[in-house]
Order: sequence, then structure tokens, then C-alpha cells
Amino acid sequence: MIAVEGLAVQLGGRLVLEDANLTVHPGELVGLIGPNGAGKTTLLRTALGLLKPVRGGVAVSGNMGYVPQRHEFAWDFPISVEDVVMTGRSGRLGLLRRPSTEDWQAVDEALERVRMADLRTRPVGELSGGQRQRVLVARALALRPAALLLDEPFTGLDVPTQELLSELFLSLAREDRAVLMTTHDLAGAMYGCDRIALLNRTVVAVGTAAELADEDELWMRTFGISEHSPLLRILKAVA
Ligand SMILES: Nc1ncnc2c1ncn2[C@@H]1O[C@H](COP(=O)(O)OP(=O)(O)OP(=O)(O)O)[C@@H](O)[C@H]1O
Repeated sequence: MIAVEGLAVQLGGRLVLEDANLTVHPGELVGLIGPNGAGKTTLLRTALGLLKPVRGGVAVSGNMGYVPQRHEFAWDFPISVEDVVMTGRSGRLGLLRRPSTEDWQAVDEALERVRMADLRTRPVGELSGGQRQRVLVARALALRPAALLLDEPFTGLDVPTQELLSELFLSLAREDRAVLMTTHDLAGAMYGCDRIALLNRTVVAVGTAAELADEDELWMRTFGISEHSPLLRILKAVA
């Protein structure tokens, strides 16, 4: 479970998150959405222990896997798919220890899970955007996490690839993991997630697509859009 409780985080002398509350249960995929600067990355970085809250906190039961934005990874580094996934075990490995049979088993499992086993010896620089995203997910899965944090996994991907990944994330959740994903693809999140959390300095609302689709005021306030925004119609269509 991922439990965000009364979370307040200050950056550069300014409160960027204030009294944020959100629970992600094992088995569910929750989409964290909000405008630029809403505090999505700040919330994830706090969950990872990289930022210290001024109040409240984020509690995670069990191992946590983190999938960073694709552009944060050095794809031109000459390294194979399986070696990148093995770096997900490095917390366990220590810097110098050789991978054990159990480490390789975990890597094999993770590669199978994202359907990348046949490309395991391929240099990562030769992969497509969708394949790279799968590699990053496998790397996070290599630690066999109970919770998974995904930071904007759909950015720059075509619609069929987004849909395949969305199915993958949902099935990873169904295997009893708590999965929290940030995204700017609002329609995709409404369609593909179990619940949506609207964030703008705090968690403004949490609910299923059906529960949130008709809350025009809420969307207008959170995203600063007008009542004529096509987004409002799109949300109703996908809910
Ligand atoms: N190191 C920093 N120092 C001061 N302010 C920061 C710092 N990092 C982020 N901020 C501010 O914190 C707020 C939240 O930023 P954050 O990156 O969490 O938003 P986000 O929702 O992830 O945005 P985006 O959708 O653009 O990625 C923003 O107003 C941002 O300017």
C-alpha cells in the first residue's frame, strides 16, 4: 500500500504540496494528474525519500519500484537490456558482488513479465520508445516490489504503444501491487486507471472516471480551463 498522509513539502522556501492525502491499495492502478507545476514529481520524489516533508509523509508497505521518465536515463550508454534490468538489483548486489542465480532469476522474471526476453542482449540504444519504457519497468520489477511508482510513462509514445503499456500497468496492479502513475494523458488515465487523483498543490479529488467525469467545476478549477474546453467533453466520452 502507498499512503500519502497530510503531506506538506517546501521547495525554494515555498510550499509546493500542502495537506495532500491519498491511498493506493494493493491491486489498483491510480493515475495522478494535474497541471504543470502541480507537484506530481515532488510527491513521487518524497515517496522515494529524496525530499523531506515539512509535515506528514508517504508510507509504503514493502519494496517500492520506481520508473523514472524515459529522458532521465542515459540510453546512449553501451549496455544491454538484461544488464540495465540487473541494475534494478544493485541495491541488493552491492557495488562489486557478482549477480547470483537468484538475481538472474529475478531479471529473467522481470523481462518475461514485460515481454522483452527475446531482446535481452540488444543494446538499449537500439530500442524504440515503447521498448525502452518496458525495460525501465522491468528494471523496477527486478526488486520484486509491492508498490510501483511510474513517472509519465506515456510521454512521446504513439497510441497503440500507450494502450499496450496501459494494459501492462493494469495487469501489474492486479498481481497485488499498488501502482501510482503520473500522466498528462488525461483521457488515457480516465480510461485505463482504476481511480484518478487530481493534484494541484494538494489532492483536490480522488475517484473513478465515472465519479469524476461530470464534475466540470473541479476540472476547470484544477486545470484552469474554461467551460468550453473540449477536455470536458472528452472526459465524459471516455468515462
Ligand atoms: N528545486 C526546486 N526549487 C524550488 N522550486 C521547485 C523545485 N523543483 C520544483 N519546484 C517547484 O515546485 C512546484 C512543483 O513542481 P513539480 O515538478 O513537482 O510539478 P509537476 O506536477 O511534476 O509538474 P510537471 O507536470 O510540469 O512535470 C513547481 O511550482 C516548481 O516550480
